[in-house]
Amino acid sequence: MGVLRSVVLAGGGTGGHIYPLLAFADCLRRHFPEVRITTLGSPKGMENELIPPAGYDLRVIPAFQLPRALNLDLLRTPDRMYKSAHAAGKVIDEVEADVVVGFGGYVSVPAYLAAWRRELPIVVHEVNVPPGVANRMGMKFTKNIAVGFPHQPQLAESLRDARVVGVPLRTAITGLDRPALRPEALAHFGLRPDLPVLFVSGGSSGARTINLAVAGAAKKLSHAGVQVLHVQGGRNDPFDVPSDLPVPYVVVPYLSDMQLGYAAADLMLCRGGAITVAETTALGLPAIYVPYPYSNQEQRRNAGPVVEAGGGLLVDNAELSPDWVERTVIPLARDPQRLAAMGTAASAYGRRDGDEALLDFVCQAVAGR
Ligand SMILES: CC(=O)N[C@H]1[C@@H](OP(=O)(O)OP(=O)(O)OC[C@H]2O[C@@H](n3ccc(=O)[nH]c3=O)[C@H](O)[C@@H]2O)O[C@H](CO)[C@@H](O)[C@@H]1O
Repeated sequence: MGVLRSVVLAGGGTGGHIYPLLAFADCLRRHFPEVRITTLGSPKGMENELIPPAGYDLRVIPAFQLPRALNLDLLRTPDRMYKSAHAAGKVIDEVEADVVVGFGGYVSVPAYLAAWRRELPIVVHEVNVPPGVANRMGMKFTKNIAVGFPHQPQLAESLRDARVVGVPLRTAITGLDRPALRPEALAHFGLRPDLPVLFVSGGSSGARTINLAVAGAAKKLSHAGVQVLHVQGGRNDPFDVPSDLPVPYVVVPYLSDMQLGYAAADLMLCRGGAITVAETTALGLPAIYVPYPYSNQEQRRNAGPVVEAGGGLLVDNAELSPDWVERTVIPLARDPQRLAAMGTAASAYGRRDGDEALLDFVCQAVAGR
């Protein structure tokens, strides 16, 4: 592994782009304690809440929104894009970057453009199929494409030559021993050790359909002895849960210590965001996936292979209702043997070394420049 002196990481918008960036930054720091790490973000994305507290230098550059479809008009409507690329370039020059690694989100595009103009190595890390529009643009400037899951190169022409590296996950998650942390996690949330826990999360922004369906089944869950730990999601409206339930139903707005939720859980109900899928499988946590229906089917593709491998269930967003929760989730949550079998299958699909594998790939890209 060669030496890296200065690395620019670009990615923003939602947690799905930012957490892998942070996990990769931590890995870089472990291997190269002296490396200068600079991140590029946009003014309004979650990076502003997540990156500075993690101790990394965040440079905010002017935002511009890409159209969902990628076409050359982009290059002909340049004002805002050039302004952003110019700002990205100034940062790249100032920190004398060796390489730009992008994780997707609009803010990656100016970083890719500026790096390309300077003939700097670019690495694109993509976790979705089809790849997001920002990374599709990045792929026009580099052959160094890394993906999160083994099935992805077969599903998209642009990913055909991509290296499968997995998803960089935070060490709080890769280092998690769920049974060991479980007592502390249960106590933290005020949950009982003698009853199963359903952990509900709609991804980094939350999911209204999930919130309403599970909260609507609160009474049935509770009377069946299933406890609930429910993350409302940072950008979601509050919902009502009856206050006189016989077993705990705990609602939290957002979990910055997500590992505590995973440690408390026996079963998860979640969207199929790529990082969430990478985490549940790395941890061997059985999950019911409810893919977000409005984004290119990417979440269905993320969760599908795990479910085929036996690591969980998949339900359409339109089918998820309090009734469905009662009929399907309650019996599963009360069946430890089935949960254990699903957990083993999930675990066989998951991996915990995505950060190291991506670092290896980045070092090769820099060495081969
Ligand atoms: C609606 C949409 O377009 N979603 C996309 C978005 O999802 P989203 O931003 O929700 O990302 P993921 O589900 O992939 O990851 C969520 C991340 O947030 C963390 N977390 C979540 C809740 C919480 O309270 N605390 C916490 O730390 C999770 O542990 C995980 O690390 O980006 C993903 C990765 O590009 C895509 O696959 C998803 O399709």
